[in-house]
Amino acid sequence: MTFNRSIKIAPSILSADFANFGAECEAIEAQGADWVHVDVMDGHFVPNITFGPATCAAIRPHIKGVMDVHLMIAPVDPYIEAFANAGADVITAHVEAGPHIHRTMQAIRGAGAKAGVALNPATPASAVEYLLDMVDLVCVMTVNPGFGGQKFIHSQVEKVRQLRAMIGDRPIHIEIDGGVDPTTAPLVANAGADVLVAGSAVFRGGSVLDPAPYGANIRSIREAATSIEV
Ligand SMILES: O=C(CO)[C@@H](O)[C@H](O)COP(=O)(O)O
Ligand SMILES: [Fe+2]
Repeated sequence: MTFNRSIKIAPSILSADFANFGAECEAIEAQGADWVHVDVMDGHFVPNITFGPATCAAIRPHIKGVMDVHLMIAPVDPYIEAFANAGADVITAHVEAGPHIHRTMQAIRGAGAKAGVALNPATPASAVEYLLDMVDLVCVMTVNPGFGGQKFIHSQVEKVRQLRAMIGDRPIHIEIDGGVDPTTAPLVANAGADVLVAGSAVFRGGSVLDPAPYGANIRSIREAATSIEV
């Protein structure tokens, strides 16, 4: 995985057909997805449960590009190696998930994956100030984590702007997660984000049997993010 600051669309399979993950991953990549975003939830750090490393390993052969694993679990450190072994390219852990996020980032890179750090909406940008020499991605949650289909929290746009200024020229992606659609994508792209996660706004209207709407949805988010000055 090389660093490239152009806009990347990362559909979240939280909005896919859970009985058909392999085919769904293939369909979204064929329809123009840049990364595949995989939401892991434990029913403890967030009030919802999804799946673990075994499911990630099972879908890995169905993803040609980047598998972007978002861990909404606490504790996180005991599971990093398992997700790296499952084939995650990027592993993102939450600042709020434990007291030793610096060690967590070291462990992710040590396991051979790119290190991502996520911030809940109430967590300030300054929480990652002393991590910038050891992360590859900062994920700004624009909803409270746990569920797809929630409303974008507009106060987070300013946080994205602050992070972009803090990051400067470092090769660090700013990822936006939650409520991304063609109306919110330009706000965060103009503030400095380059990876846009979208679940409901990508999967809406399509299926593995009729995947064309996935492509149209991805294109409208990308076009909105790249062509509109706000
Ligand atoms: O991590 C999460 C939710 O906790 C996300 O990745 C969601 O899956 C995004 O879904 P939409 O808001 O785009 O529907
Ligand atoms: Fe996510």
